[in-house]
Amino acid sequence: MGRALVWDATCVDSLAASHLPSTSQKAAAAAESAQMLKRPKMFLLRQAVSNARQLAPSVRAMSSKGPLVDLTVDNDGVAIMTLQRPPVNSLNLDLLKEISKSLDDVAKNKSRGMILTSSSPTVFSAGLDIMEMYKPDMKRAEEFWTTLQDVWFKLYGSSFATAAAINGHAPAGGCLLSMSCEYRAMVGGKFTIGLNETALGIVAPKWFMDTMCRTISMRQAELALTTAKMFTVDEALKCELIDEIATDKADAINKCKTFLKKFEKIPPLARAITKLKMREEPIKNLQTSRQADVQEFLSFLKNPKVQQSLEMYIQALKQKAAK
Ligand SMILES: CCCCC/C=C\C/C=C\CC/C=C/CC(=O)SCCNC(=O)CCNC(=O)[C@H](O)C(C)(C)COP(=O)(O)OP(=O)(O)OC[C@H]1O[C@@H](n2cnc3c(N)ncnc32)[C@H](O)[C@@H]1OP(=O)(O)O
Repeated sequence: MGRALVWDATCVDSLAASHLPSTSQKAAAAAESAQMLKRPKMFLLRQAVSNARQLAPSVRAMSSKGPLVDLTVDNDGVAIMTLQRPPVNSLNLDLLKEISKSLDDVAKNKSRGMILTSSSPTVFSAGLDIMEMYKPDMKRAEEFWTTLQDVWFKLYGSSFATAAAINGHAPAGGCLLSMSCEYRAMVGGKFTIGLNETALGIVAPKWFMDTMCRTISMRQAELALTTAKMFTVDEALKCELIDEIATDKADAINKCKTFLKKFEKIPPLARAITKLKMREEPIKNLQTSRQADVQEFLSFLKNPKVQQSLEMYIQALKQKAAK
């Protein structure tokens, strides 16, 4: 209906003087070099489109409210992802699947950035749901771990900007989620944050450790990981596990928004590529060892000593909750 089918075509004169040396070495070399020359133009075009999208009216319909994750976009075009699996947002397979899907939605909708938070007034996330690891069905455990890996790839390696408004405790997997974001504002008070796996008789996977080593100093990370250190909010600020202390959840979200605003004048593609290059190494490491990591997790679950540790930990949690 009068629409151009081809909008940008280049006919290369492969016998032109400038192309003769390469064409005589390799068939179609002229076309290849013309294509290379076109790339910067396409890059700039894509960037212009992306910039235009970023400035488009900010209230967009996004994925419907899921029961375990609430995803909304505010008037500034910032996506707010709220974990809402009471009582403690422990990360079971269903919650991980919803987080994974929501991260896809944020990526598709080209939001200005995303803030991760929790609907609980006292817990950001209690980390992995221990019941997924205690006497598990192995098929489900495999899906569980693969989905957790997916969530980390999508969050740690997101091209959109991310921040965590940590409005409560963030042990283990909860700490991992927040460290996978680019910025952390945590509500002050009696909350704690850290990778406490060794206290449960388990070992944080290498990619959890890598994420921590790229957030706080290697020295602090080694001490924290081996001693199962749960940082108070003040301690977390001191060693830069968090970036700011907030007075309440609204303040934490505002602080995250202020951080995201810093990118308003930065071309999104340059920002995204820089972030991904900075994070490339741990991402590549897990990509190459992904299957081995799943197998390690599964064999770890089959270890009777690990199951015994988990059982004791669950008992202790239940006793504490009953008091
Ligand atoms: C040896 C060989 C090694 C080879 C290594 C190879 C591979 C590595 C493989 C695996 C690594 C696995 C990594 C795991 C990372 C994790 O995330 S493990 C989870 C760690 N999480 C925790 O330790 C947090 C435990 N919870 C708490 O500390 C507190 O609940 C809280 C978060 C501080 C909140 O306290 P609050 O007082 O508000 O709540 P309650 O404690 O009363 O809890 C309410 C309710 O919720 C249950 N619950 C709490 N946490 C979890 C959880 N993580 N999973 C499941 N259920 C949880 C709690 O039991 C209560 O239940 P109820 O009694 O039924 O009400």
